[in-house]
This record gives sequence, structure tokens and C-alpha cells, in this order.
Amino acid sequence: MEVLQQTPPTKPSTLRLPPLTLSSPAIVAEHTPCTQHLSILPPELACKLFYSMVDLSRSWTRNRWWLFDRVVESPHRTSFFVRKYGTDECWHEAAQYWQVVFFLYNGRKTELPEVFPELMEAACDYVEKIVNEEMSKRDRFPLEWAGHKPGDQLWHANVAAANCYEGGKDSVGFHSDQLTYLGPYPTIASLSLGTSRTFRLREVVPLDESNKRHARTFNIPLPHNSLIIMHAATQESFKHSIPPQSALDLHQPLYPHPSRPSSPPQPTNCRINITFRFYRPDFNPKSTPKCKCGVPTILRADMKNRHDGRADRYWWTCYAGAENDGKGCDFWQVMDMKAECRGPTFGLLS
Ligand SMILES: O=C(O)CCC(=O)C(=O)O
Ligand SMILES: [Fe+2]
Repeated sequence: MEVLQQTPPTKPSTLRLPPLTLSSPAIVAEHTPCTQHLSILPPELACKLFYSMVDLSRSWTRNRWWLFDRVVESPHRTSFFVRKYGTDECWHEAAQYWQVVFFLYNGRKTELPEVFPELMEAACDYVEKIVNEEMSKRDRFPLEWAGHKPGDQLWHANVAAANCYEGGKDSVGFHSDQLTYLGPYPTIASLSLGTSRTFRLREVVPLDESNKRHARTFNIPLPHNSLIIMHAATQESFKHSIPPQSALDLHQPLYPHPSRPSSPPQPTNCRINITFRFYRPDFNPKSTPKCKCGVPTILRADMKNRHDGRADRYWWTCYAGAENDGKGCDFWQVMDMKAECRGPTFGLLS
């Protein structure tokens, strides 16, 4: 007698898609909330800025923090700059962010802030122009900053974080950028100089969609003198990383080093990244809630509970563990724009 075996009922099958390399700006824009812009600086400025940042990076440090019960060190060197404006008022405003950020990262409070070097300032003008053009083509999210003066550009950079990756082992793991001073839905402009590396993006799939689809990994090659704009909602819905690479194409600079004009340019395995950021006045350090340890908290989006493509909840959590032998507290507070008197934002204006 033939026995018919019944196939057991299966879970709805969700397709696991392989990583996808996004090899042109059009494909980046199709799959991610980012845009890519190639050859954005005049070639000589890009080359000079690369050399000057590599020289400066000799004194940059690897961030260290506590993770559970051990100290971890970031696998690349990093530094932080504030922008000096025409008026002292803006300068002081930017400096207070720096004090807190530098203290958190380096445990020292007394050193003077680094200001944008001249070449970084020149590059920033090009970056701001592109960012504002791109932003004008996109809808704004309700919680985005809308406090710019009438006639002023929508986005400007007032700080920059710089990273140096020397060789294929230097990297940064998957993360989304802390929103503590950026506030919700920030726009971050990330300039790549030197050796090309891969920028990896992966969406955090909301809980209520996790049985329907898997996150896909996207790899974006970052050539010298290119810009990735992480538009609003990137930090709320994606994590990003620069993975280690077993093989690198060395970068061949076009021009000799300005201090060695007669020596031919040498190939290099260094990548410089500068992320230009706008720290929001309504998220200034004085407004950051402190946890039970008495340490300023950090702001994160509730990435797992997004609805209609939007994060609608953010929370302040203890960060003391990162600098205090790994010992923090259980402080957790939902961010309340109204009660915390934040804004103006696009949503609250309309
Ligand atoms: O090097 C990069 O392109 C990314 C750096 C980064 O993610 C960061 O500084 O937060
Ligand atoms: Fe980042």
C-alpha cells in the first residue's frame, strides 16, 4: 500500500536577498535614503585636504570606551572639529558641544577645541551647496529642525568628525549615529578622500514587518573625492559600517605633497572621512537630561518600532557605562519634544 506523506505546513517563506553592490549614484538613491555625489571638490583641493588630514591624523586617537566589563578601542583614529563663524556667539555655541563631546570621547575637558582648518572650511562650502540642493528636492520630516533664519540655507555644518582608516584592518562596526546633539532626522554629509573603501548599509527591519522580509545589505564603493549624504531617516532606519577589507586598491594622489613639491606623489593605503554635521541649537548640551549617575544621557531612535516608514519614538538612555568602568544605570526616558521645549520643527510649524 502506498502511503502518501503530507508535507508539514511551512512558515511564510521570506526571501533572504544577497548583498547588493550599489555602483552608481542612481542605484544608491534607488535603494537607500542616501545620495552619492562624485568628484565634488576641485581635484587640487581634494588632494591638499587629503594630505593635510593625513598629516593631522598622526595625533588623532582611537576612541576607547567600556563595553560591559571590558575596554574596547575603536579600530580607527578619529578627531572632532568645530566651525568658527564670523560672530563670537556661534563660535561659543559650537564650542560648548565640543566640550561635552570631547570630554565623553577622551576623558579630558580642558584642551582648546580644534576649529575647521582652512582647507576643510573651503571643502565645507562645496559640501553645503550640494546638501542644500539635494534637500530642496526632498520632503521634510515633521521633527526636522526648521529654525533657520528666513533667507538662510536650510542646512549648514557647525561641527565635523574626521576619521582616518590606515590599511584594510582599520574599520568601524555597524552603528547608527547618536542623535544626542543632532536631534531627530538629521542630515549628515560624509566626504571620502584617498583610498577607496566600502560603505555598508543595512536596514533595521521594524518588528511588525520582521516575519515578512529580511534586511538587505548594501555595499557602496566610496571613491576619492566623493560625498555620501545620509539624508533624514537614515539614522532612524539603517545602520552603517566601514568593514575591514582583505585587499585594498592603493590611492595614487594626483599632486605631490605640498611640503615635498619635488618628490613624486606616493601611493597610499589611507582613507580620510570627514562627516559634516549640524548640531541643533534645541539639542544643545545644557538641554541633555542626566541619568541617575549624573552623566549626560544619549539620544537614540526606537528603530524597531517604526510605523509608516517613520520613527516616532526616541529615548534618552544612560551612557555612563561607556566611561565609568562599564557601570551605568537603568535610566530610560522617552524624549518629549513639547515638554522638553524643543524646536521649532517643520511639523510644529504647520
Ligand atoms: O568612515 C565613514 O565613512 C563612516 C564614519 C562613521 O560612520 C562615523 O563617523 O560615524
Ligand atoms: Fe556613523
